[in-house]
Amino acid sequence: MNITCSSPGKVLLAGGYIVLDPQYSGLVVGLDAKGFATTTSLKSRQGLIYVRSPQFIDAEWSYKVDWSCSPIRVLQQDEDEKQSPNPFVQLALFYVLNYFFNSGEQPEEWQDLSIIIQVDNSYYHQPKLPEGLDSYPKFNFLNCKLHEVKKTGLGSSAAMITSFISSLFLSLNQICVKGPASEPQLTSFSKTIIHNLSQIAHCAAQGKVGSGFDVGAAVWGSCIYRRFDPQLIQHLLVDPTHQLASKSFSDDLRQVVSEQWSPIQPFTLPSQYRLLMGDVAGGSGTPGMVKKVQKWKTEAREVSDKLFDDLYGHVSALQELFLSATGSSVELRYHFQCIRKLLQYLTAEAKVDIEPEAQSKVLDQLETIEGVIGAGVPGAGGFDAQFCILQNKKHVIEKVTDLWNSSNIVPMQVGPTDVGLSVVNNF
Ligand SMILES: Nc1ncnc2c1ncn2[C@@H]1O[C@H](COP(=O)(O)OP(=O)(O)OP(=O)(O)O)[C@@H](O)[C@H]1O
Ligand SMILES: C[C@@](O)(CCOP(=O)(O)O)CC(=O)O
Repeated sequence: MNITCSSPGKVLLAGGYIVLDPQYSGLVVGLDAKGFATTTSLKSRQGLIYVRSPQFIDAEWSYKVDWSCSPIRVLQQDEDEKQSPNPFVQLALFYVLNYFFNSGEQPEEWQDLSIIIQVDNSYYHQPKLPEGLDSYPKFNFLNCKLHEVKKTGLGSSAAMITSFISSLFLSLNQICVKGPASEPQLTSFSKTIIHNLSQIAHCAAQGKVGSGFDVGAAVWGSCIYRRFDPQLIQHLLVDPTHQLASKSFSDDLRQVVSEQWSPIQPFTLPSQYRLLMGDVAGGSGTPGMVKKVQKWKTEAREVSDKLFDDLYGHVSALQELFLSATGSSVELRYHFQCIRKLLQYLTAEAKVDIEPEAQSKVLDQLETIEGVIGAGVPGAGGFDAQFCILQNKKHVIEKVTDLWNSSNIVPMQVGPTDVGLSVVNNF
């Protein structure tokens, strides 16, 4: 058996920071830069799982399943001590195995597994193109270790963990469900379970519960995303280095992940518009920025509540216009501009570089280009990227990319996709 799944990347066009509060939602666009995972069953039955990321040096991990513990344990095998731990992979295995199996003995249907992770080139800053090549090979080998790669902020861990969990989930489904092997398929129910397992594994691996919009995009693609209640999963977040002892863990896990946690509304970016992403390559520290904004929010409750409500007024107006696909470019422009002004105000009040001056300078010029609908810093903002929504016309696209090139901003080879988590046939 051999099953490949793919997940899109993400850009939070509007709703950064407020989307951390479930009373607000964010406007998320799924991107056609994808993460892929392929699970293959092996003939051996030693309770072993081998994971590889061939784009990187030393990116191989082996695990041994300890069925006797409750919850079941996934132990990294590390004879030559060359493998640095990968909590995102290890916890993905932990949660999916504890969803499918109860502790005790190795299931008679168990087959050892090999899982390969591959991620599109757009997620990583690529080295200089070798002479004679006009494009990189797919899943270009980066000749560095995983932790050394420079990322472009498209949500690689969310796309990786979601495609990984989905490929593993569908494979175990096939192994466990007796009878003739059926074509793996993602039903609405299985997507919900995979989404929830991916959110829990991602939060446990990150050691924090963000809004989860990146995993939301990895499953649903472009959507109006509303955060789930973090209290739902707190008791299920485990530390991979500490063995939890709980007889009811698997039952608790199955019960929590079998529910729809929050309303998610998929949408399609109207075809008359184009989304362009510019790589500023400055990087930004999202967790630190979030902490500073949340500190300001507690210290300036009245001002911040009004600011967040005003922001959400424009974000939800944009959501309605995109959902109904009826919005005029004048209305869209107005709301995008208001969101920028409010983010500039938040930048000044919270003293966090959400829209730094260097970014504002270019964004202001973008907004003067005939045909540009909206521009801004996505997600937490900072120095790593810009987005631009524009009319899907060649001369407008050229004007935007010319301005970015002249401002040392690299137009990214990435665009919106409506397709979320998928099974990839003939990969
Ligand atoms: N291709 C991969 N193969 C295996 N593990 C990966 C891969 N990409 C990410 N991970 C795991 O996820 C962890 C966090 O990854 P990363 O820092 O790229 O997340 P991120 O915040 O989603 O990045 P970005 O949004 O900038 O793409 C890594 O340290 C690694 O453990
Ligand atoms: C600031 C925040 O709202 C968005 C972060 O987006 P990004 O990681 O900068 O793409 C944090 C979150 O939603 O988890």
